[in-house]
Amino acid sequence: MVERVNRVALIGTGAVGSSYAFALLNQGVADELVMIDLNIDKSEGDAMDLNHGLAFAPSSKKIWFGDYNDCQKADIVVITAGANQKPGETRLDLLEKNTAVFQSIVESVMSSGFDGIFVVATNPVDILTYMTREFSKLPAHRVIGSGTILDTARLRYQLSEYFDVSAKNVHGYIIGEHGDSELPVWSHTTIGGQSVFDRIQDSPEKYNISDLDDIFEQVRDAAYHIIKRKGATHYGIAMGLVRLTRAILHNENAILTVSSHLDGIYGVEDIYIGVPAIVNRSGIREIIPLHLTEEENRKFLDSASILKETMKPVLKQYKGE
Ligand SMILES: NC(=O)C1=CN([C@@H]2O[C@H](COP(=O)(O)OP(=O)(O)OC[C@H]3O[C@@H](n4cnc5c(N)ncnc54)[C@H](O)[C@@H]3O)[C@@H](O)[C@H]2O)C=CC1
Ligand SMILES: CC(=O)C(=O)O
Repeated sequence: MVERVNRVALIGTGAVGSSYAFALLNQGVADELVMIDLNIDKSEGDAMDLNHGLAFAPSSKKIWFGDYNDCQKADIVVITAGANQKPGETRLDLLEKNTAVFQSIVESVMSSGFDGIFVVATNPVDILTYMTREFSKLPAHRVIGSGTILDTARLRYQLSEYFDVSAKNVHGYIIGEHGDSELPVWSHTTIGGQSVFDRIQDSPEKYNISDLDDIFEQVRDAAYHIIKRKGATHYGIAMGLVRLTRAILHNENAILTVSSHLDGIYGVEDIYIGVPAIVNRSGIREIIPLHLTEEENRKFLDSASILKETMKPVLKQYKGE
């Protein structure tokens, strides 16, 4: 039997892309990684550097600097190319310039004959995931945005610190826009199976319900705090993208809060937004329809309408709508 070779094509080898490549290699998730970027020297240098770590990697891999022709045989194309936020900028401020970058990237990938799954991380990720589907014309379940995977991981970390338990035993989701209008789903948040509200109520001497607001604020504003200090965030998202890559390549049926195409579910039409979804080798197998409280539902709909409103100018420009 011929063994299947898993190939990932990475477009954009800046802070996020190169951290992703490093994490992918260290975790031994893909067999082949081709790196593509406008900045040839940086990308070529990264490929050389990473190859020198192959002897220490869990299994032997092939890594090279390539071009769009290499996307033809890729199982996944991960896009982390484009501008990032400067201090004070929101993710939505990046829309116009990054949509133009995406048109040329996605069209070049499709011209190679690519027939796999797109994973998008560039901001504003929900709208650029939508535009990737527009430019590629691939079925919606094969175009996935990193959505709120990072925000969900930040929530689990913050709660693990607060309750002094492993982040692995904290379950909860951030849903909505990957950005300022996202929201926590407290009604479905559990610590070792116990609802977060019960946990607080059981130990009033240690915990206070109002602390949840501060915890969420830390999560929502994390990118601003990090960008102010070091100019970019990249390790957390890189590890989140590797988690998503593994879910796809290893056909895991893993539940992750990815940016998924909603068409009626959650009461919204034709939008990409972060919700829990089952991810496997075919892409997004199924979206989980969480039963939200009235307040959570209102916040989710607000977040969806902010995305819809923000994307109107690009839809007009690129789709003539
Ligand atoms: N979804 C998420 O949770 C996160 C998303 N991001 C986003 O990821 C994106 C990348 O951020 P960084 O890596 O920090 O930026 P960066 O500036 O370090 O890297 C961007 C790379 O894209 C390349 N590039 C630009 N146009 C290109 C084109 N047409 N074709 C090929 N390559 C091109 C540049 O040469 C550069 O190497 C930003 O939009 C940022 O906001 C960052 C962190 C988290
Ligand atoms: C930059 C960004 O999107 C984040 O760190 O959440």
